[in-house]
Amino acid sequence: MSTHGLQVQGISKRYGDTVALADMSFEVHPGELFGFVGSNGAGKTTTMRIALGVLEADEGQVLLGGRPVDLDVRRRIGYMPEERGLYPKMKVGAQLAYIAQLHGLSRAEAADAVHRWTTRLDIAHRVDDTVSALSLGNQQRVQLAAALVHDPEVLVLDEPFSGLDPVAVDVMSHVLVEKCEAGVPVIFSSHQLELVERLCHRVGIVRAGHMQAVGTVDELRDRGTTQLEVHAPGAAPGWADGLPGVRTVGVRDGRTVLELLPGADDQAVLAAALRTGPVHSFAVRQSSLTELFREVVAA
Ligand SMILES: Nc1ncnc2c1ncn2[C@@H]1O[C@H](COP(=O)(O)OP(=O)(O)OP(=O)(O)O)[C@@H](O)[C@H]1O
Repeated sequence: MSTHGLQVQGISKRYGDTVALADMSFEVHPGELFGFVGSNGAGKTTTMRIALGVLEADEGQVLLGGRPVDLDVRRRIGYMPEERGLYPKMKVGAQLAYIAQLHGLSRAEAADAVHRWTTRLDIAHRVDDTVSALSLGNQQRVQLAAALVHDPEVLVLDEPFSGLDPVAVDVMSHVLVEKCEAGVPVIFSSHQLELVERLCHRVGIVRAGHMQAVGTVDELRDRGTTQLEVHAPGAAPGWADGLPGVRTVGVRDGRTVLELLPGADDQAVLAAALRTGPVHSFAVRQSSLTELFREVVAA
């Protein structure tokens, strides 16, 4: 497991006439935190369910540690489903212990793991409550504990951050970072793109069931347009018109905002700006993941 991580290879899935996945491929390496993003209905949950082995692909395969996902491999995955899969009337502690034992832990190991994770996730004082008595955010902490109690070799989390308060977001983030630092491949889907940008080593942007762009946020930036903000007070409107690969987006606070296509020469822009008079500032504006996402899904 440790050398290969998770490999999704050309999976396709249809529901009747609906194409949920079309040749979806990517890898999550050991020790990597991978953010899985895409519009509603893009195919994230379907991919994760197939990776876990609860749903079958029409084509393609998913490997964990170089092995196809069978029952034995499935037991080594920590999964947090989007629809949340807890028994509402069962007590938190008993439920977690039950899940741990289902994954092969002894009763004593399960009790240890439940104590460790409920303490870590700050829900130890709720172990004797039923799940339904907990707030949604605390139910989510229980759900994360359920994904972790058997010390999985890979973590697959479907929207683990949705609906969490900022403190719970921090707790969840720390746990995921800790797991990936311990060498576990971690993949999670999210619509909270600032969080994905902050946490993840690499990001995959899914569009219509296909991996449209994948890489570090910097790599994704290199594929897209660059924005430049130029403060040249003496420049007349339209001063950058005609420069190859350059488009004027607008003027903001007296500064001209330009968009440069990949390969456009920023030094030619600077030279053109200097021909208009003094240049007080000339700065590249880095696109956020949210902006990159919009570019990719609109392409
Ligand atoms: N059981 C099902 N029956 C029919 N269509 C389905 C089923 N499950 C998913 N789909 C369709 O497959 C496509 C992918 O859905 P999926 O839930 O994987 O998207 P998602 O990226 O997780 O979306 P979201 O961000 O809204 O959770 C959608 O068009 C969806 O309607």
